[in-house]
Formats: sequence, structure tokens, C-alpha cells
Amino acid sequence: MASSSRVDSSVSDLFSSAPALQSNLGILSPDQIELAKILLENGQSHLFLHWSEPGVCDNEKLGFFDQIARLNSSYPGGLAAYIKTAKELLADSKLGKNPYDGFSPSVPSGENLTFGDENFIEMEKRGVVEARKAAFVLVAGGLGERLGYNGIKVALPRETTTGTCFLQHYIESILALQEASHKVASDGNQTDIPFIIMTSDDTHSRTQNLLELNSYFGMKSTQVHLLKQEKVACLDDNDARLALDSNNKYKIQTKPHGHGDVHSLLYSSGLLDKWLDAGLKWVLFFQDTNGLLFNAIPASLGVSATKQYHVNSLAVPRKAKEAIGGITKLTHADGRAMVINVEYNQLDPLLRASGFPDGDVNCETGYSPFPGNINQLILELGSYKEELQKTGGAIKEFVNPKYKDSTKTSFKSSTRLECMMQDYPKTLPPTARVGFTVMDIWLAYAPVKNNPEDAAKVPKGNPYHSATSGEMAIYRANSRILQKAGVKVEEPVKQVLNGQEVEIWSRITWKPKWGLIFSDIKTKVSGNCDISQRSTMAITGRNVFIDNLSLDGALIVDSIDDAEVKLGGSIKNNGWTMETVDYKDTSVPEEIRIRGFRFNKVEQLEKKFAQPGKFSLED
Ligand SMILES: O=c1ccn([C@@H]2O[C@H](COP(=O)(O)OP(=O)(O)O[C@H]3OC[C@@H](O)[C@H](O)[C@H]3O)[C@@H](O)[C@H]2O)c(=O)[nH]1
Ligand SMILES: [Mg+2]
Repeated sequence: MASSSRVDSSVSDLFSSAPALQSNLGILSPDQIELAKILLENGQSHLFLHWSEPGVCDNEKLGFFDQIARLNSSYPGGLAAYIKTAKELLADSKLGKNPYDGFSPSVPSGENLTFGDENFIEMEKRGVVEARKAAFVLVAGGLGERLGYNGIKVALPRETTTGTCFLQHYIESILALQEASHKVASDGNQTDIPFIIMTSDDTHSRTQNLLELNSYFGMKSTQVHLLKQEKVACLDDNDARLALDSNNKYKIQTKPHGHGDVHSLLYSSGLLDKWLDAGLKWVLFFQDTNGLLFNAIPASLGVSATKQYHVNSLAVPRKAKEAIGGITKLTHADGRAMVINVEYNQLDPLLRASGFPDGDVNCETGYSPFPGNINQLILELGSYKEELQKTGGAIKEFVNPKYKDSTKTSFKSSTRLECMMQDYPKTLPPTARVGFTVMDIWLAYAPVKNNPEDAAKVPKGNPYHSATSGEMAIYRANSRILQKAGVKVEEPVKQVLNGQEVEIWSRITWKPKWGLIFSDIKTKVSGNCDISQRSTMAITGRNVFIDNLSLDGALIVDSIDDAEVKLGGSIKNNGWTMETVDYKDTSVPEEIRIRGFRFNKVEQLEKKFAQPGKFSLED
């Protein structure tokens, strides 16, 4: 008796701190009252200051608790944990505490892959074998604020020769891997590779529509899962008081929590257990707009398998101050060490604070000594699941408030906690096998992140990360791959598009099923072949063989799988010319004008082979 009345009195003490809430308790359900207690116990009584008497705005009040329930259930440990962590991180930030305090940075060593050499080819083959035990996870909840594109980024064309969008290319690449992997499977295991897309309220319905309108680009709809991340509550001050929406006092203001949410979402989805039961071994994470990524996947998956890495991050040489994180070895004074991404905004201050007075600068190679993180992670499923069981998928967070002045007592605008998927290894035990794999930039990394205006301001020699450079990188990579396979592809010309000087190579594209790995591509190329710089070549069929072809113009070839087509002889036509377009010209569709050019399809040889059999271009 005595103890229960003590509880009651402490509860009523709690509610007496928020009289406007207390008078409304009658309209709330027991669950909502529990949530109210959590808020009051965690210093959030200000949320109720303006609440009206019962009978006025009751629907809004219930809506408020609906939102609180969502915020509470979508965060590991609930709102109490969120507020507690926020207070700690805000206190550290106010003190100017260095998150890497006690750690000294050094350059780690990893695997280096060179496109086309014996090791690379071996790794690719091994990767194809492993692929049927993989699941792919695309994080695509971001708004793409730096690009400023109106639609979702995965709907942007990867290149405009065929107009194939990023999402279609990703799906076709996964399907090509699946098929190739089943072909070499010795265990008869023919499961479909799962494809997960993390969305947010900003991208969810548009991603869903894009998939549905295009019949999932050839994937089974059951193979694709969308997991929507929720935003997190904004914070108004150093006491982690939650921010109310300025237009609706019954609503908490929210902002994105970052791509790190993918781990807790995967954990709570139950998918990891399903995958383990199905015999899967690898989870591959990737980002929304890297049109070159799948050039790097087979070989790096081969590295993961060969080295038995629990974590393998893909990296490319990094230019100092480039907006990609640096893979860094951090050694603590107490002996602990880890290899981890240091985000691009933190690398310079970390270096300056730890004996590198020049900060983030290039070394004698012309690159930063720290490899650049492209945020493609390959995790070994068993150890991943084990780790998430301990953490619930929670990832080390950070806070980045913009203070009004040096007293650091108030913020210019509300802030929130954030987390990044590449911080996953931070909680791993020292026994974990954490590695990284460095590849050529031209082969593996060409994200579309910057709008034309900002891209044009990128320091000379650093990558633009724009729609222009992203598309040009596809042509460069394909041209170089064919060069390596023995085709004489003419050298590029330089041109300024949307204020950015880029190399323009022959516009060569193919479908993933035509050439997934280099050894496949080599079997598709023979004889003396040359392709001029002004040429366009688009191959959408599978069994298409380039054999003694001399191309100077545009050649577009489509074929069914049962048609074997030989591309040979001398093809010359007026081809497709490139016209410059200014990004400010709003008469041109946004997805085109952000590139700074469009094709004028003057003349082409276009062939379609829809019957089984053997054919050549004369047929
Ligand atoms: O809340 C979010 C934020 C972002 N994302 C997704 O995460 C991906 C990366 O987002 P951003 O493009 O904003 O990431 P950034 O460019 O700031 O940095 C990221 O990529 C480059 C790497 O070197 C960095 O280490 C990595 O953090 C995108 O696919 C985006 O859609 C989410 O899914 N949810
Ligand atoms: Mg970002």
C-alpha cells in the first residue's frame, strides 16, 4: 500500500509540473499517459505550456501523441534514450570536445586492386561466385540538397545516351550478377538476391511509383523491400528541449537522422534472420548516385570473401578537401586502434590537432594520403547480425549545432542528432576483421551530388561530383575498359560544360548483362576494332560481339538473348552531336540542363534483332 501511494504521489508531482497537460489527462489513453510521463521525466514540460483546456484542439493533442509514439518507437531505446544522448553530445559540443580525443590518426594499409590485372580478374570471378549469397541495400532517403534536383535522385538518368536511370541500372546490375552467379553455382542454390531500398518521407512514394510504373525494372516485386526511415526530433537548446513546429504547436519539428538509420531498420525488419536462414553471407550497402559502382562490386566482393573481412569499405584515391571521407587508422593512447571513415568536415581539424599542421593536404602523389571513402560497405552477415543483436542497430551519433555566438548557449536554428552508416565498425570488438579496398577512381566512383553552380567552383583538379562529370565518367570508364580489351578507342577531347572542364570520350554504353566482369567483356571483343571520339555506341543486347569493327558515327544495337549478333565492318555516319545547354535555361528539362549538354541525334545505324539465330550488321 505504502509503496503504491508513493508512486502515485511522485506521478502526480510529475504532472503538476505541466498543469495544462494534467487537465487534459482525461482525453488521453493509458499508453499516451505513459508517453507523457517519459516526456516530463526527461525535461520536456515546455511542450505543454500552450495546451488549451480539454474540449479545445483535442484532435491536435491526440495527433501530437501519435507523433510522439512514432518518434519513441522508431528510435532504439526510445525518446528517453534520444534525449539523454542529445544532452551528452550537446554538452561535449559546447565544451568543444574533440570526438577523436586521445586518438592519433595515421594512414592505414588496405587492399589495392588494379583494373584488368590477373588478381583483379580472379577477384571478379570469386565475387560472382559469392554474389548469390549477397543482399543489396541502397540508402536513398536523402533529399540531395546539394544537387537541388526536384525529383528523386535515383530517377535521374545515369547517362543520356540511353536515358537509363540509376535505379534501373542498379536493378539490372543485380539481376546480371544473380544470373551469372547461378550459372557458376555448384550447390544448386538459385535464390533471388534481395534488394532493399531505404527511403524517407521525402523519397518513399516517388521511389515506390518509379518501381511500380516500370514493373520493378525486371526484378520480382517480392525481391524488393522498401524500408522507410523516420525523421528525428529537433532540439532547441543545450538542455535538449524538443523543438515545436513554428506553424503547429501540437507538432514536434523533425529532421533526417542520416543514413546510419539503415542498420536499425534492417535489424527491426527481421530480414537478417531470413537471410541467414536462406544461407546468405554478405550485405552490400550503397548510395543513390554512383553510376560506376557496379564496376567495383564483383572484385571487392571477391576481396571480402578471400580475406574473410567482416567489414570491407570501398575507397578511391582522395584529393585533399574533396567532399568524401578519409579512411583513417585511429590509435588510442591506451592501445586501441580502429580503421574508420573520418568524415570530410572533420579530417582537417583532426589532422591539425594531432601533429599534421597543414591539415588535409595532398602528398607527393598529388592525392591525400588517406584513401577516400565511397561509402560502399560489404558486411559479413553472420557477424553483422551478432553485432546488431548487441546494439539494436544503434550507431554512434553526432550533433552539429550552429551556435548564435561564442557563448554557445543558443542555436541559430534547431539541431538534431545524426548518424552515418559507415560508423558501424565503431562498436566492433578488436577481433573484428575490418579492411578496405582501394580502386581506380575512373572505374569505381562518379557520384552526382553538386549543382552546376557549386560544381563550377570546385578547386581545379578536384572532382566535380556533378551531373556533367557523372555522365562523362560513364563514357570514360567504358572507353577505357574497351581499350584494355583491345579496342582502339580514340582519346577524349576537353570541353567546358556548365562551367566545368571535362573529358569527352566516345559515348559507349552497354547493359550489365552484356559485360558484367572484365573476362566477359574480353570474350565479346576480337579482331582489330576502332571507335572514333565523336562516336556513340549503345549495346542493349546480351550476345553481341564486337569483331573487326571500325566505328565513326552512331551505332545502336538491341537484340534478344537468343540472337547472336556480330558487330563488324566499317560504319560511318553523321552520328549524334553534342549541343551545349546552359543550366539556367529553364526551357530545357531539369535532368538535361544540369548536365550542360544534350544530344542531337543526327544520324545513326540502329539495329534490332528480335528473332533467334546468328546475325551481322548487314542482316
Ligand atoms: O538521412 C539520410 C541521409 C542520406 N541518405 C542517403 O545517404 C547517401 C549519402 O548521402 P549524401 O550524398 O548526403 O552523403 P555525403 O556526400 O554527405 O557523404 C557520404 O558520401 C561520401 C562519403 O565519402 C561520405 O563518407 C558519406 O557520408 C545518399 O544515397 C542519400 O540518399 C539517407 O538515406 N538518409
Ligand atoms: Mg549529406
